[in-house]
Amino acid sequence: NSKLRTFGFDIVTEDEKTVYPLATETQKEMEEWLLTLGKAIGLIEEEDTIGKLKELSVYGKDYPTPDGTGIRDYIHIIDLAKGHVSSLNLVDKNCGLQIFNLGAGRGYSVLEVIGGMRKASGREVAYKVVGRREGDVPVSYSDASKAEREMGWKALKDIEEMCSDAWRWQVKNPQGYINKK
Ligand SMILES: O=c1ccn([C@@H]2O[C@H](COP(=O)(O)OP(=O)(O)O[C@H]3O[C@H](CO)[C@@H](O)[C@H](O)[C@H]3O)[C@@H](O)[C@H]2O)c(=O)[nH]1
Repeated sequence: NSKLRTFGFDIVTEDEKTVYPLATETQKEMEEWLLTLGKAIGLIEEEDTIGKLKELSVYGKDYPTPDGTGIRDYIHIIDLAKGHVSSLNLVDKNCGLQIFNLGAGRGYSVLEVIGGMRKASGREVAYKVVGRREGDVPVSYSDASKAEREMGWKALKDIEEMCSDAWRWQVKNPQGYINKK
């Protein structure tokens, strides 16, 4: 899709056997991807992220949502991993091509996530409301009922646990994924 691939390129493995297409809709998104990718493969040094940012930018508080900020379907990484295991069990039963949404099935606003992180860290989370980010939709959450019906999978962990586990991981790994001595 040429529209989707406005900003895109292919990542080819060393043996040139596998090609991963990487595409985004905006240049900003592409820059974020490249930064993440660069850090993951060790090309770019991961910075100590705790305490570096003066404040978080909240992208818009004038959306048609209860507190005016964007709503997204956040999911705990453990729930997501279990969802993948459930899907592999289904593959073992020769289920053919199946598509499942793996999500909490509900949304949390940006301010709810900030509140969750404040509670988890015991610190104030400084933020400033700025303009809307181009391309953002007000609300996005999944209908994961098919996964529950057909794989018996359901996201169990709430925002409190997502934030406390994310915070603990961040404190233990201030350099991100790269394990420096
Ligand atoms: O510094 C920030 C970062 C994000 N947000 C808001 O937080 C929410 C979540 O943002 P983000 O984590 O960027 O997720 P999405 O907007 O849901 O987009 C991600 O998830 C989509 C669905 O998987 C993908 O299409 C996108 O590429 C990917 O960036 C949105 O309301 C943003 O406006 C802020 O207010 N400040």
